[in-house]
Amino acid sequence: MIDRLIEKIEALQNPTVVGLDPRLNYVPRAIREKNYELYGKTPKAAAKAFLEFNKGIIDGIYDLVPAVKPQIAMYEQYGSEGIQAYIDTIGYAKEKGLLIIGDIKRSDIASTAEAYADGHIGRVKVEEESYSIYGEDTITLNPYLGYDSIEPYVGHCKTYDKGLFILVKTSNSNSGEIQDLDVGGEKLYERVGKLVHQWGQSLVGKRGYSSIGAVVGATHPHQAEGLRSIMPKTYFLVPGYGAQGAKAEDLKGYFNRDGLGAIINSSRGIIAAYQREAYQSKYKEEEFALAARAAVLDMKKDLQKIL
Ligand SMILES: O=C(O)c1cc(=O)[nH]c(=O)n1[C@@H]1O[C@H](COP(=O)(O)O)[C@@H](O)[C@H]1O
Repeated sequence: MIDRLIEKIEALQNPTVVGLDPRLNYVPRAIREKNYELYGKTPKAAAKAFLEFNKGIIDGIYDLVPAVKPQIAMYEQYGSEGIQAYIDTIGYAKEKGLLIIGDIKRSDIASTAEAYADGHIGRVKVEEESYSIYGEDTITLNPYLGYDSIEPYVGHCKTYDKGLFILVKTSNSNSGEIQDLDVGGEKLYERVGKLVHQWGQSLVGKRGYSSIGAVVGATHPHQAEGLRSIMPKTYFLVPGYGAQGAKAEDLKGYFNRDGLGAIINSSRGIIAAYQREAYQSKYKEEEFALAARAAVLDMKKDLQKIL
């Protein structure tokens, strides 16, 4: 998987990931109203509105970025229709050639992890038939339960050419409460980083990077620099640019000298760009996809300053 990601990053000269984290207040009024008329003010209407909104965003950005990252919580909260919108969003993005990072942050004992792995990055069996259900290329996982909880996914990565991004140092303000604890002279997140690096050794691709990557928040540049040296060939998924305050200048230490090693996510900053002051005067609400495109191009330019 990692080689496919790197190939796309290089072809587009862009390490940006667009986070598809829709909320009703980001969806333009016309799309909301249309779906309320069809389905009432129901979870189904919200889910249908999300799908229509996402398709517009994807049309606006698919030729500029290597991947999108739908966050499953935004969809799941609306029940089965929401989940269907998640699945349909993935299907549409894949048709447009985008790689999919399913932000599902799962964690459970091995027998349960197998079910998650089958559903998201493998195949589910019904008697002699088997089906791909969600079809993400890579997913996010929480490592708190240890390697036996991760192993089922690693097997699927090998079988189905998929990848993982495992939480190492998260972007939120309380991340240090547990992740920065001292564990025998090092921080817990450093220990986890070493483990993720080790777990990735069996999935190293042609370019020397592993399909098992790490989530390292953009809001911790100092810690990221340390992690970069502990795990030089682990790809970082870096959320926190834009809406959470991180800037391009903070991100230099996340990349390797080859200009690879990190993909930077922005969700609200792109999909709701038409509501941002910088774009409001140039784009009307119905031009939300053009505003998202402009925000991606601006982010690309911003990141090129440090690459
Ligand atoms: O795994 C993630 O993607 C993630 C990890 C982390 O440490 N911090 C973090 O913000 N995220 C996700 O990244 C996205 C950030 O969204 P914005 O702040 O709107 O760009 C959300 O989908 C979060 O769930």
